[in-house]
Amino acid sequence: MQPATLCYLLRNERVLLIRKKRGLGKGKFVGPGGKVEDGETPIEAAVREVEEEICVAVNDPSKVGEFEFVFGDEPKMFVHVFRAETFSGEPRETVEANPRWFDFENVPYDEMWEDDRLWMPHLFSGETFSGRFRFDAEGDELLEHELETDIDCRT
Ligand SMILES: Nc1nc2c([nH]c(=O)n2[C@H]2C[C@H](O)[C@@H](COP(=O)(O)OP(=O)(O)OP(=O)(O)O)O2)c(=O)[nH]1
Repeated sequence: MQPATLCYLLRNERVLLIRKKRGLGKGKFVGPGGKVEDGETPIEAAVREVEEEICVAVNDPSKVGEFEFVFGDEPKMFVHVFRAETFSGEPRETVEANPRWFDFENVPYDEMWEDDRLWMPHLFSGETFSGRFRFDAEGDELLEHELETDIDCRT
């Protein structure tokens, strides 16, 4: 399965999301992230993607979750999820992403992947989690899900 990352920047009860301008999930609000490249660890990939997508340098992201996404019968992505409270630089728009802060209570779930509303509250409350999400073949509709919290996230 393709390894990938998501990295959520959190500050003052707000989360930084990007409007994704290209790639899988184009047009949706997601966390900064992307595929893990050959020779990279997931944490290195998470830091690189935040820098590339919104020009922010993240210090010490901590891993908080893991997701398996299946589209139809095809395992699609294995995603390592990180959170970061310390980072430097103002988020900037790039060719890949348009960044925006949201209060935890005002996250635009209607413009996000369907699974996000199931697990983001656990991210906000500081829990760890692991999920398996099966979408239809096009990735439009969530058909099945399993979600566990309080998992061991040591890498
Ligand atoms: N929040 C959220 N993110 C998801 C879901 N499914 C899914 O693949 N993602 C994320 C994981 C990855 O960060 C990204 C998919 O990677 P991608 O192939 O689009 O990455 P990218 O456009 O940055 O491409 P690249 O630069 O790595 O080549 O989407 C989901 O259901 N919810």
